[in-house]
Amino acid sequence: MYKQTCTNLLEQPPEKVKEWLNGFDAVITDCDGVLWVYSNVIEGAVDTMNRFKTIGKKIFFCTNNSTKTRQQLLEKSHSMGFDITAEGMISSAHSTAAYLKARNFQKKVYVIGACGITGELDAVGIKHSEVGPDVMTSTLADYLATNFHKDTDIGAVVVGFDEHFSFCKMIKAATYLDNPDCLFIATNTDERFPMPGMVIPGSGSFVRAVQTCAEREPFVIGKPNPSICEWLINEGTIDPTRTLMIGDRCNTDILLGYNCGFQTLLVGTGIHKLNDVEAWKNSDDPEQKKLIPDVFLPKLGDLLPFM
Ligand SMILES: C[C@H](OP(=O)(O)O)C(=O)O
Ligand SMILES: [Mg+2]
Repeated sequence: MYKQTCTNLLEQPPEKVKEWLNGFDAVITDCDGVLWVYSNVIEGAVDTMNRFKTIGKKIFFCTNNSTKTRQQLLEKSHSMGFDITAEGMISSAHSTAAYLKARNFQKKVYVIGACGITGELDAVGIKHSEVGPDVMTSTLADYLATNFHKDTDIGAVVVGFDEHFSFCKMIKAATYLDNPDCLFIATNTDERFPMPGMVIPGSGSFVRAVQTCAEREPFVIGKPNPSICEWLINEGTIDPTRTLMIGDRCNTDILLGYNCGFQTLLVGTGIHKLNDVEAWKNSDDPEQKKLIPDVFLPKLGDLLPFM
């Protein structure tokens, strides 16, 4: 049976919240929209995550953000005061490089993305195209004649967040993907970034654009694909039934929790809100029921008084 309820923890008596806090031994938290929004840490997030660690819970950060390497994400986290180790940091760029390494990928990657992806590919010795602007400066015919020399060593196209996304990059990606042997990998498909007051397109906007003209589906590395953190279960590091997944986006974070059998907490500091949950509760679509979190809080720091 699919979930039909979502409990707002702030409406529960303190003893119920404390009982809930004792119901898990590991916490996997999303980053953008839960811990921070861009470079702005969210109030109470540092103290809450560090308190989880102090009271003996295993903590992991799991971000779909592919713009940074795992080391850069660690530096960002430490600069904000989070007590997180390299082993606890899971990212879509690092997981993408690990996926290709595990397949013994020997060719070159055409990258639509940022230095997070190319940095992680460098770390495992996988060749790649350079990132940055690639724009049409004259006619299409001129561009194709002077700027697109098909690289026969390309064996994969990886698409992540790319602030320099362009028509030219779509041409190159789709042309490489016209070869069915060329891998099509997406770091993640988040539709937009959590940014109050404006819409910042996320990786998903670029992946769907390439997918459309390539007429192919990508393999998605990031949440909600369970493989980004299933290794924690397979290694016996976490018990899924006693693991809490915290997120701000239900079609990635909460759905990952559903896919892995985790408990789930939605916080209201990012993409999805309680009114979205109400709509899914009223829907007849079983797929939307998977997006309903177990519990909700306006922000992660609301847990502090109970810890
Ligand atoms: C927003 C998302 O990051 P996350 O919320 O997974 O940390 C992304 O960078 O597309
Ligand atoms: Mg998020």
